[in-house]
Amino acid sequence: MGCINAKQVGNVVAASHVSVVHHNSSHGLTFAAASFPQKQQPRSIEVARDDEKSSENGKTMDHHHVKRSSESRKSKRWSSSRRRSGSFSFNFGFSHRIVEAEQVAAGWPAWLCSAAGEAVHGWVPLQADAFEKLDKIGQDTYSSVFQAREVETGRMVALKKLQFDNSQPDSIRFMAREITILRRLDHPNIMKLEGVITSRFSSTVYLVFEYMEHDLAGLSSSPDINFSEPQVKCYMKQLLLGLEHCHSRGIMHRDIKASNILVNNEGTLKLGDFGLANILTSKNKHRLTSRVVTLWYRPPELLMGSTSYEASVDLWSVGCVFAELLIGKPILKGRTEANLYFGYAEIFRFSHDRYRHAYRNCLRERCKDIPPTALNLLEALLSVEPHKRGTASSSLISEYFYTKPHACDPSSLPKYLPSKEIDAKQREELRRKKSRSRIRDSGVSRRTRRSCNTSVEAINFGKTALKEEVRDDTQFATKSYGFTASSLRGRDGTAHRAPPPLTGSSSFSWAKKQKDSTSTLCYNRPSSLCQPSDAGASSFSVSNAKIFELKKQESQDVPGNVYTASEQQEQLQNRSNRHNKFDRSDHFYSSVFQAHDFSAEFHQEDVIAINNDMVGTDAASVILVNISVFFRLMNIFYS
Ligand SMILES: Nc1ncnc2c1ncn2[C@@H]1O[C@H](COP(=O)(O)OP(=O)(O)OP(=O)(O)O)[C@@H](O)[C@H]1O
Repeated sequence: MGCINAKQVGNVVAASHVSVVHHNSSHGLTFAAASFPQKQQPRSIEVARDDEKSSENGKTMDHHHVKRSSESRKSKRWSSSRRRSGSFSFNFGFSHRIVEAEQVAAGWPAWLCSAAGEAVHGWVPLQADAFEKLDKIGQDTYSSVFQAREVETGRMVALKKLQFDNSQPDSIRFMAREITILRRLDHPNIMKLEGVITSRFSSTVYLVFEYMEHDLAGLSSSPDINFSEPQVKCYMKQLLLGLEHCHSRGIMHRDIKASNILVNNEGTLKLGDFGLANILTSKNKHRLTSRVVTLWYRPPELLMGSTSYEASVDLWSVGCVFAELLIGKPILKGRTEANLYFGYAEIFRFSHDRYRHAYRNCLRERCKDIPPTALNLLEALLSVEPHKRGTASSSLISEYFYTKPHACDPSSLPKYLPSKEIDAKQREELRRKKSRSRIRDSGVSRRTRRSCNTSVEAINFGKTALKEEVRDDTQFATKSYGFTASSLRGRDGTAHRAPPPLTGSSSFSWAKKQKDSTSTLCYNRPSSLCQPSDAGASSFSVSNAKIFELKKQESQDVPGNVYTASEQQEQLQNRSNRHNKFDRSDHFYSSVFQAHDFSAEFHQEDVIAINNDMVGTDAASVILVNISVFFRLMNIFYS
């Protein structure tokens, strides 16, 4: 832990040459940053400017910063006194190099200070040996989450290990964006970032959070848990309050899903995982990436490739979570975009005339058991037109929250056994194993499985070819909706690499390396190896007819991270060249999907389901239906 005896430099109007002496006791290092030439305009990135706004608004960003030792308390005083004075050395054009030197003296690694020093400004790093790592409690697209015990206090925490390439400044800045955004937020229903673990010699960064026993994916998919109406209201209220806070700070979450909504044993709900979040500014308003939000929770406008959207994307995702809580399973499940079109088509029955907005919402007909006030809110949140979704604030004053039975008090919620998405995945994996062995016994051939995967690849027509997509996104210029020949072409299978190991050596002896997540799926092989489907009709990876079953089924799919096959392939391909394509304003997605192991996403029982569902259905007509739905959605958005 760094102890800094530093001059109160923050509120000093810089002279042209400044001498600052730092002493870092824990590392026995005395650092003198003397006579650095003063730069009047420090390098700044967008997030830094946003932080300034926050600071100007009098918001203290890190008053919950963990108190670890006397050293850290000193440092805290140091940092908070700087903020009290309303200063941010970046604001005053203080020498960036001096600030960088201060941060290195405080114990931050130089690569972090030079690329994204703004993110950790005023903080000192926590030390890895202050925590004892316990179990892995989350493993996802670009990070691992561990339960850990704080050695000094015995308190449980969650450590989120961020994956990035510390030789690439842009990659570091993306990673740092999550920290910056988390520091801007301060609300009981938002996961509070308590500190960051790293050291001057480390290439690894861990975020420290309060430990939460459950996430909503784990709870809602648990076969033993059925939420009552007051419970659902209680969770929804807390979720909307947290979201209202985010949006009031100009932050779009862009990955709201049940597994990112954490709940502790006191019944407090906190919105977590701001890895895809972004700050909406006038600059980036029309240049956002559409490849955010996990597929099941993704609003139609993003599916259509919109690069100009607003916080209403989060409202759609909240609607999906709401439905999940009400009906006990995700409302829009699909492993491909094509699947989702079907899901939308189920909700919004498109009429066959050519008038604008010629669709109607069929939720009401399909959710007869849901109370009318809940249905009204659900219908609003799941509006195809973003402006009809309202806001988090307007949802909070909807009739739903004012009709009986009212939301229960969080403290009165039942105490559940720890339940997380990872537990749900394990349950599901067990179920699948059993099911697979049943299938083996019944003699289903491997060939069927392969043919399914091939078809998924071919049917993923919703986006243009990889290169086009990356170029378009990098330039933020055009929207592309690809029914082009190239988009239908098979993948060549080249450049599929597993995520590289983290560069440099970690100072955390207990930190495990990421597992190689090279996909085992067909589309990671040369396309010539992908045999055409015998079944012909097996065009989808999952039963379309079952997407929208509203009653809880025994065989639930695991909620959580579902990205389309094309996206996952894209992310794997992007790995090698993403840094060239990087655009710091919004292209975090390019580093997001790589570590995701999606090999488990195709299973033989799905194939069986497909074969059953598709009996008597011509594959070509299925494609036509999808194309039709796609164009109807386009008509709504762009007419
Ligand atoms: N503070 C916490 N306490 C307990 N568990 C947590 C905490 N934060 C995260 N988790 C668990 O780890 C899982 C993954 O966390 P998180 O979403 O932050 O990582 P991620 O890699 O960005 O995931 P994803 O890609 O799915 O969004 C969560 O679903 C949750 O179960």
